[in-house]
Amino acid sequence: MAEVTADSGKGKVKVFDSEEEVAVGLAKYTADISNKITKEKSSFTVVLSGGSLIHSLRKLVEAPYIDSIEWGKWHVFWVDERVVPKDHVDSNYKLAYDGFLSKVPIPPGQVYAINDALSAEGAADDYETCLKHLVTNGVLQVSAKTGFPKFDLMLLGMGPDGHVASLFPGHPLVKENKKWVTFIKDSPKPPPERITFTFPVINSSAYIAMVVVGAGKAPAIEATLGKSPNSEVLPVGMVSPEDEMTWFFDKQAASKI
Ligand SMILES: O=C(O)[C@H](O)[C@@H](O)[C@H](O)[C@H](O)COP(=O)(O)O
Repeated sequence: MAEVTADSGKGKVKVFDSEEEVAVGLAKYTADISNKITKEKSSFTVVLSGGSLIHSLRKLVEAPYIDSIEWGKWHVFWVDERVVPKDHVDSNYKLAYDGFLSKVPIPPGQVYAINDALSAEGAADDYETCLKHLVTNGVLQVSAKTGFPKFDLMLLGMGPDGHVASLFPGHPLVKENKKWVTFIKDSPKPPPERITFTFPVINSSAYIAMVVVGAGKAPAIEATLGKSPNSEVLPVGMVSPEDEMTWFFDKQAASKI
């Protein structure tokens, strides 16, 4: 497998020959972090995005990775979710359940889907309250530096416009710095109503993997990690976790850096 790892100043950059190899690299990385954290703690808090990331996680539910992981300690969250019923084709929960969660023995009570009976605003408040309870009962830690929750690992994707979670370029939500979870009713990517973690929460996490494949995403990666980065910082360029950032690219996504 051809994998090149470099340090970009904005984190480790791993470039693979193909998406297939990205998926293998991501499985190895995720299993390694899971094993490191579950040796140290009784809970491992993992945040998923929607989109193509879930497909890229497919190797984690295959041998040898699936058998090496202490799934009973996993607690699973979403960095963003569309405000639709959980069985709707647009639901990030459904996407993750069908492609990943249904294949591994994570206790159902440790999978934190949104309350799909509520409005966008209500679902965001409800999710923030859920996170606060998990801080109180010790499942979720708080960053000593920021006071925001500190998730162990976020597995994120990026849109071709450089958005992450449901934080879109030029949208005021990018600047939200008080709430843990907020909502958007005018998302440029359909469907329009979503809830999303805010940047202070994203950036308080320990580890972030940013998984980006395909030529359509090369311009946003060039603008963020290229030799002369754009003066307009895209949301993806604002991602900066407390411990370690790792970028996973196929050759196409990395073709302009
Ligand atoms: O709910 C969502 O829309 C996602 O969570 C979103 O933030 C996604 O991760 C990016 O848009 C990348 O999606 P793709 O990898 O499918 O382009």
